[in-house]
Amino acid sequence: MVAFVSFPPGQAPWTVLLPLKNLARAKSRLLRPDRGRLALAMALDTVTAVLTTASELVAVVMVITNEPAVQRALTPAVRARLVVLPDVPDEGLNPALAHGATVAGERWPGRPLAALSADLPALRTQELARALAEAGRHPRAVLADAAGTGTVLLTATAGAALDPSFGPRSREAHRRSGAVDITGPLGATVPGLRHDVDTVEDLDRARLLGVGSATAAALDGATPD
Ligand SMILES: Nc1nc2c(ncn2[C@@H]2O[C@H](COP(=O)(O)OP(=O)(O)OP(=O)(O)O)[C@@H](O)[C@H]2O)c(=O)[nH]1
Ligand SMILES: C=C(OP(=O)(O)O)C(=O)O
Repeated sequence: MVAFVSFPPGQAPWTVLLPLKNLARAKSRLLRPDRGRLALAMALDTVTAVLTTASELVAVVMVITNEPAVQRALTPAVRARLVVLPDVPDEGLNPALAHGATVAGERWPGRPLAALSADLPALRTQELARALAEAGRHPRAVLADAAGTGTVLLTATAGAALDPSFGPRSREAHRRSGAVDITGPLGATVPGLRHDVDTVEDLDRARLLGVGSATAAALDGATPD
């Protein structure tokens, strides 16, 4: 079920695309035995932060995944407020996002699109709001991860194609394909948004920033390393 909200004319609330890999394959660089459980917990915290973002900014949240545990992990209240789209291509992150962008464009034409990593356990609602406000000023925009080479947020407005090129050095790839780099103006003000978690070191840094309740619970329940 999708929650439809009406917005004043002239406002352009976002469709947020959140890709999530199958948990058995997810977070291969996170060298912990519980990495699948953590990947799901981090995705739940990312979803919670996105759903808490003011409804004048985010209209639709679409999780693109083939992972069956996602449906089970979402409470009915949360499930009612987002769309889970099967990752039909099942060919990797960029095809999953391109598929999500196509479906979102058909279902909700004219809405700006934001592709966000689902491994942002320290994401704060206000950070996403700030980033979307800045991104909305450009046809396409990219926000770099904390390392400075990757991408945590890629956006497309005004009918522009999302054209995702995630992967190694994706910040540069997105800039080369015309996305405006909004990392400069925002940079230091959105640390949780920029801290995607791939490794145990990333996880430690996210914990210092403060992770959401699902990730905190998963870590609390974990056997010490
Ligand atoms: N739907 C979907 N999402 C993906 C796919 N590959 C990666 N993602 C998601 O894209 C986001 C960024 O992915 P990566 O940082 O590369 O994470 P990962 O693939 O889980 O981790 P590694 O195995 O370490 O590369 C995360 O939210 C992933 O769950 C895919 O093939 N399909
Ligand atoms: C997929 C990306 O990141 P990661 O380093 O998290 O795999 C990316 O930054 O494009």
